[in-house]
Amino acid sequence: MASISFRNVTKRFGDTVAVDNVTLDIRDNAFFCLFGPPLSGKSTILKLILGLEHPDEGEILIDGRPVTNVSPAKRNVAMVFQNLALFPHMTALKNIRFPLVERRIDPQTIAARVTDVTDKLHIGHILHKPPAQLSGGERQRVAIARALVRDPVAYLMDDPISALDARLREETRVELRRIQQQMGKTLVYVTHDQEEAMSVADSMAIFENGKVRQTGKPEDLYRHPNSTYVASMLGAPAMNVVPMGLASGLQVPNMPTRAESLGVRPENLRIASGQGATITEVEPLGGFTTLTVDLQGTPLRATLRGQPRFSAGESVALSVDAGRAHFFDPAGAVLVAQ
Ligand SMILES: Nc1ncnc2c1ncn2[C@@H]1O[C@H](COP(=O)(O)OP(=O)(O)OP(=O)(O)O)[C@@H](O)[C@H]1O
Repeated sequence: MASISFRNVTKRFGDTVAVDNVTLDIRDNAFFCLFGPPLSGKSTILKLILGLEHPDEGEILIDGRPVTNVSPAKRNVAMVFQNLALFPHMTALKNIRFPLVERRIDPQTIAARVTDVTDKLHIGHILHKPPAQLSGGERQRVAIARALVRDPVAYLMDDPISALDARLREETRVELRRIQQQMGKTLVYVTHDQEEAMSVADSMAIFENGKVRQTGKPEDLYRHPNSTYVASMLGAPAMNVVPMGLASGLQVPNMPTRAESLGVRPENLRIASGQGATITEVEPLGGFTTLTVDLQGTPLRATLRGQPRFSAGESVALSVDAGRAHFFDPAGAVLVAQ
């Protein structure tokens, strides 16, 4: 069990500031997602926790104790790397047993732990195969099993299921969530997939260029983004952000005078018969429908439940659900959410 904290941590590689003055608190037993675009510093954060990299400035604490001078082995954190790093000449079973054999754990304990973990991951039937004979999803599970079989203070996973197809990713993330809860361990999980982060995380940090832009529970970040950047990172389709010059077409009361732009989630954009905007596209997606609406040359997205009877070319009036407009200043920082 472990909480993990970063205190003003900076890590540079030459001229690149990979991690820029990051302060983070990951509580014990959390499923914590690091989320952001490529090269925003997420993997470097994991390597700093693991002890493979060292901060240039600041301090990292595990369970409240600084780990600057603690070797990776003594930190006792288990990692699943993006490239899985399975040993090709060993069977799945030997790969999974490896961290325990290396630590000279007694064979009975090894057998019990391997059975426990392989049952949880439903891979008991493939243990005799080497990695080359496994599917991508199976290899992924073997790599995850090899991390879970240890008894570390925390697990770190670097985009562990990005190589899987959409359905398998969805299944695996649900399982990971379940297993993390069963194990009762802190899991720090890197992803660049907002849906994955939103669905599994207790708490998350959103990164941009090595900086943490906002941390919190996914639903809080979704409802109360502190900036257009965070707003745009969560939700699909993304939040509509329109310049205030167009806001009068959305019938929003009490607009702050300092606002530069107004943000509306697609599910909070109301569409009714009337004038002011034109529907340009209708995408029926089964349970809901996505509409694209042209507001004076600016395309806005709206999601509606079911299959509403709107068609392309139709004139409509737009409005925003009461209390669901966001206002941003010229720098993109939130002013107030209504
Ligand atoms: N060992 C290294 N040497 C030099 N530069 C590095 C090294 N590791 C990371 N970087 C740089 O630090 C920055 C952050 O990289 P990092 O891998 O942490 O980002 P990331 O958000 O995990 O990206 P991805 O989602 O693509 O894995 C990048 O600009 C990267 O090129």
